Amino acid sequence: MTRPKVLISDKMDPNAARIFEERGCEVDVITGETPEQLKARIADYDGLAIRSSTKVTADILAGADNLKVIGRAGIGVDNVDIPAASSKGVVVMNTPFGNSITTAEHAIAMIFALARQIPQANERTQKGEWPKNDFMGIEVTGKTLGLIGAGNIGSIVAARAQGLRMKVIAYDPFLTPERAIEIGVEKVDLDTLLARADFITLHTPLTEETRNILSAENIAKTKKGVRIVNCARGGLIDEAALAEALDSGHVAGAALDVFQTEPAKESPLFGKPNFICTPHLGASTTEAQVNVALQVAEQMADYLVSGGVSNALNMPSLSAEEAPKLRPYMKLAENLGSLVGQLAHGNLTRISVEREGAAAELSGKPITGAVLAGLMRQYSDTVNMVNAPYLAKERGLDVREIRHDREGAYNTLLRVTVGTESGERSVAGTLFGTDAPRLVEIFGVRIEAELEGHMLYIVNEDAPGFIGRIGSLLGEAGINIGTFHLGRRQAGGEATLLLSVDAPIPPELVRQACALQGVKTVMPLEF
Ligand SMILES: NC(=O)c1ccc[n+]([C@@H]2O[C@H](COP(=O)([O-])OP(=O)(O)OC[C@H]3O[C@@H](n4cnc5c(N)ncnc54)[C@H](O)[C@@H]3O)[C@@H](O)[C@H]2O)c1
Ligand SMILES: O=C(O)[C@H](O)COP(=O)(O)O
Repeated sequence: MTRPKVLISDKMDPNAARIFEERGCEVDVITGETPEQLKARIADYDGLAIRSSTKVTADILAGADNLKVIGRAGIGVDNVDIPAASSKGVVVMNTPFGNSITTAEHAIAMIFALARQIPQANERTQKGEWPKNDFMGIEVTGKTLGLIGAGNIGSIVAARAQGLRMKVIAYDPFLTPERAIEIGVEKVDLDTLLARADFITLHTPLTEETRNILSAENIAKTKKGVRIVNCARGGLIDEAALAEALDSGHVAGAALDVFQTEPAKESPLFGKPNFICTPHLGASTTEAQVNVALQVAEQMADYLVSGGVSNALNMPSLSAEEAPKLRPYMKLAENLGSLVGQLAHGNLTRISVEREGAAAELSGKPITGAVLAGLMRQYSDTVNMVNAPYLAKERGLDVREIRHDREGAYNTLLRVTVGTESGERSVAGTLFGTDAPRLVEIFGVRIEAELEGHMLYIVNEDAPGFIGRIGSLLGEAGINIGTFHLGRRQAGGEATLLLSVDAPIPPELVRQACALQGVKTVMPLEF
């Protein structure tokens, strides 16, 4: 078996490369390349491990023909074009907790640095000035800290600030009242936070809602003498407006770890006496870097080697224990999707995937993803279970997942039903033993077959002599029949025939089969 190849394209703790190798991956560490160099190289790799420096754009992904997973050793994935990765079928995963404590500590360090002007005092002291009378600080005890965003990092900042005897208030529309009580913060609206906070610290991702959340207008609503910290994302603060507010003295101090444009080589904030900054160092501690490197390598290797999915942003999680149980179902699901896609005439408007028996105990999303991948493989060579749900959505397909508790005739069953212009059509399949996928029903007719290779589906009038005629036709064309499956609803009605054959059926032979007496449908199938 060829070993999956992984590229580490940002500076990362060496534990990442070690774990990849131990888990059976080949690994190259090539950092500091231009986008053009990465684009030229990326086609060779199954996995790409990054931090925030590598920008994974749609242009780079266009050439990433073997790429299966992008792993972010850290939290923010705004440097990855996730929609482009999804439509390419690439899983994007991050390590959502590995650097949270470290980043929260950086925010607290910034609060103290602002309160006591440590960087400025340090610089002038080392110049030999001994400026003892120029740096009157403030205590943080008893001050109000306003958190904008009270997720993982925000809540750790809250806990540390409470230890410093600060009063913590939080604006976060997704913070439940119960969680606010649990982390000991007062949930407030944004205007209240702006009006009351002595220190404001930002801990949200950059989204359309949070971009410029500290705009000129909102900065004007803050308490005079407020101090502002941003260790989350550049773009949350209007930097020009902040510079003006620092000049006017409305904002007493600001500390930024992140900038609208990074690397920040120039900024309206640079050089202001009440402004301090660090070059995106929030996650830069030995501990955090070991954590995220180990975690990203474990997660990516899990996916590449055993199909386990954790912390993915564009597909549901799947444990490494569940992945082997799901594998035979994925094959069955993909085959059923492919069968129904090949057989259904007209535009599909909806599809449902039902799970019954043992299948009902498994995660539905990967199974549905595999059905959709099988269904859409006719339209796209690059479709897989990751991008299939996105492609289905783009096509306006209504997708439903149904889980039945009932006991059926089979220990385990998947049923796929599509809605077409001519009504609903359904196919079903099971597993023989624990891992052999079998079709058991096709459009209401019971028929047992393995879906594999070249096949021929025929519906004909159930009358004597037909099997001989189709056998002769294939024999005369030199096409050997592998397996032969028959089903019917009732004697003398319609019969369904499913043959596996050793060679593709040419269009001419399909025409000849259609012309045979009693034939209603002939469809060559490929699996
Ligand atoms: N400086 C660094 O090196 C560094 C390191 C780690 C993380 N980060 C960044 O810190 C940020 C926070 O990380 P996290 O792990 O706490 O994320 P998280 O997802 O756990 O928390 C984000 C919080 O923001 C809240 N939120 C979302 N939209 C909001 C809005 N419009 N207004 C107010 N709150 C809103 C969410 O409800 C959530 O509680 C991320 O952007 C991450 O990339 C930076
Ligand atoms: O989102 C994150 O995890 C931080 O921004 C850390 O980024 P870095 O890995 O480039 O230090």
